[in-house]
Amino acid sequence: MEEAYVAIEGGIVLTGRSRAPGTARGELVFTTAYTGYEESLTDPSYAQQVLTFSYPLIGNYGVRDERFESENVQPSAVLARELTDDVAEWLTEAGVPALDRLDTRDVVTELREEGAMKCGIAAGPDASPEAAREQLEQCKGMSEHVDIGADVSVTEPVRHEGGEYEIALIDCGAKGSIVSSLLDRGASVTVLPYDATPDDVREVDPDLLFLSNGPGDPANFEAAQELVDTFVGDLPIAGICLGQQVVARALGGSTAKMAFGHRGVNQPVRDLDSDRVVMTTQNHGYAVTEPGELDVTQINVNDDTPEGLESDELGVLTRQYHPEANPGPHDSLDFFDEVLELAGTTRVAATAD
Ligand SMILES: NC(=O)CC[C@H](N)C(=O)O
Repeated sequence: MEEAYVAIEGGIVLTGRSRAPGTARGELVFTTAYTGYEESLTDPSYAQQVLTFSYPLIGNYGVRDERFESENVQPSAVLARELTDDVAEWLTEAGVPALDRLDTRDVVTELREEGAMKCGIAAGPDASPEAAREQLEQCKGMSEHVDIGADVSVTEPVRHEGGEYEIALIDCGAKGSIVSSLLDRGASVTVLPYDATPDDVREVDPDLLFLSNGPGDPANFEAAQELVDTFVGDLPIAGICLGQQVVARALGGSTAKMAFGHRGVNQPVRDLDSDRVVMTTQNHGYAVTEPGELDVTQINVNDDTPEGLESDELGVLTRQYHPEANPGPHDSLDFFDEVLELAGTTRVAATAD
């Protein structure tokens, strides 16, 4: 058996079995999702992170590219109790190191007690604990990846022809399901780079500006914040996850890093108006701490963090969780109906002029 090593801040080095060779580093995180590994592993929000699956068996229904949320495997490395050969082969081909036969309960307990940590990985024939430690030494903190958007965003506009409503989607690392959820409901979507300028948005002449999910610290997405600042009040604005964080920051709010984040497919969220609780998919390590000009309309049942922000007056609607699911429950898909309704208000206003 080829050994593999995970060096964690604080001096711990864990030993496992190499399932895909190589060295890597990143922020060590865990997801409690018990299904949807194909979607999680291709979610660009995981860039620069080492993803630990707390569910013990990963890969038991194969690897199908129609489930992928982007073209690449996005975490810098993968840890699990047991990975099937299918998944190990996929990660080997993708050049993403992977380890199994780890007690992932120890990893999760350590993260829950100590908070987010950096780690270094070495797997395969040349692996050694020293090589893992060297990776750890070179590992940057999440917020130090100041241009992380460049690693995950389109570089040119990409148009998806659909129905009558025009949506400009700022790609900070967008999951494919966000685009398809909008197209399915009768929108045309133009995906713009994470650093798009106000003129790039004007060229699309959208009915709504949509800020996507994405990796890293929302404070590093300054161009996207400027778009919100420029268009708020003139165009309706929607956002998911990093999108919510960017919108809140642009409108006088603030964000902060959480202890170890929310990652899973059964995070309970309460809607404050209806008092209804839904199960949601989540994947975030930062949270909105002050909503600025927006109202908090939904909160996390476990820790009261803001899950939905809205302003009728400004035409803003955001979610911290992932209504598009993939993986996870479909309980919140109606968010996209509300987004389309909001886009429709631009048309009504234009007709009335
Ligand atoms: N899924 C996301 O958009 C994640 C947002 C942000 N990178 C965070 O960790 O909080």
